[in-house]
Amino acid sequence: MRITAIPGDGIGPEVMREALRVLSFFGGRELKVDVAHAGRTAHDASGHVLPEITERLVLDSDAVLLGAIGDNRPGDYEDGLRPETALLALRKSMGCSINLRPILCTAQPLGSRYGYAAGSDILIVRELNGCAYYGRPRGTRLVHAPSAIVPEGFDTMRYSDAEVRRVARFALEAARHRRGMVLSVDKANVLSTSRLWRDSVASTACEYTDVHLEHCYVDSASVEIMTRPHDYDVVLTGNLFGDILSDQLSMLPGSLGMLPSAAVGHNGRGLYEPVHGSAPSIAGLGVACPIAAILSLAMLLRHALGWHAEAAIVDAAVERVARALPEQGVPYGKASSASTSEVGDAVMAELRYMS
Ligand SMILES: NC(=O)C1=CN([C@@H]2O[C@H](COP(=O)(O)OP(=O)(O)OC[C@H]3O[C@@H](n4cnc5c(N)ncnc54)[C@H](O)[C@@H]3O)[C@@H](O)[C@H]2O)C=CC1
Ligand SMILES: CC(C)CC(=O)C(=O)O
Ligand SMILES: [Mg+2]
Repeated sequence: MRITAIPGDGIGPEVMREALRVLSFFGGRELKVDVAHAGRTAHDASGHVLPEITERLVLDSDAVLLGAIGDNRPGDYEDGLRPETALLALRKSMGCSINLRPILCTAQPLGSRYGYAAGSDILIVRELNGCAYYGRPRGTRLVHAPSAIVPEGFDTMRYSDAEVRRVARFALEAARHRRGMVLSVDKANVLSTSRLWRDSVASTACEYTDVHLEHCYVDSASVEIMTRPHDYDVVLTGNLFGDILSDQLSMLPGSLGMLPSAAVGHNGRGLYEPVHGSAPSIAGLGVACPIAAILSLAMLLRHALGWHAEAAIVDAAVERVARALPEQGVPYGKASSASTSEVGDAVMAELRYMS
């Protein structure tokens, strides 16, 4: 089995270090880990946000573990391609069209404001290879306004029936193994893409009479799920809405720094990464929460390697650590006032204790 680890930018390498420590706990097995670069870090070293060597390693591996990619400093990027385009390209080239973002609230969510969410368990199933993030044409251009020539930006939001059916089927299957409910989130009152989305989801669901399907507009869903998280099971949505909703719902367990994700492709290969980004303002301070990265590793162990027992141990170790974290004065994104390596040390100690 081969894993490619891409630490990336900002806090990416900091949280990756802790995830790889956890992986090394299960060392001594047939596992080869290559480290590769992408994003701003890769651009500064090689002139490309996605060097060819990284692409080759990724396509040769069974799974990819990624820290975060992105940078807010101005950069002289080739063809104007920002670091984030490396991540979009990786997701596309790996065929990772389905993004699983579990929002699992333990009995004691961090942050007392959202204590009511305790015990809720939502799985966001987000389409990942389409929508406005990939649609063409896109760009900026000069247009004639009444009294001047002015710049405008434009993107294309696009979904095909087949793309929607593929992710809908995945969500409906997932619901069968959970509590049997799917909420499909769109903006069908305004967008043509969403009207097609709703029709395609509804017609796919005809084959799943045992699953209860509801539809909701994204603006309303963002409030409904936050206020009644226990009423929801699988949340099915497109690329753009899923991106926004998952950051918002990270407040239910208490921190963006705790949310893992898995992007799965048709050939079983997957990209495992925290939901959060490179958090430039805290990069280098050693305060980033590594829990999302460690839980993403657990998803990799389970889904890519089939190491179910090991994944369960990592999940349990993290849960025990999260319960014990001090939560006073914790800012948005962070899980506690503990440092990155202190959280990593605590997870390693739990792993040793439980094994
Ligand atoms: N998958 C990826 O690689 C993603 C990359 N990005 C990129 O990351 C860069 C920063 O984007 P932002 O919008 O600021 O989102 P962000 O997720 O990096 O940060 C949002 C807020 O959460 C905090 N935060 C995030 N992760 C944290 C952690 N593990 N521990 C403690 N605090 C944490 C940050 O300090 C910030 O206050 C951008 O270049 C963006 O494009 C954004 C989201 C996903
Ligand atoms: C950085 C973007 C490419 C995507 C993003 O924010 C996400 O997938 O959560
Ligand atoms: Mg995002």
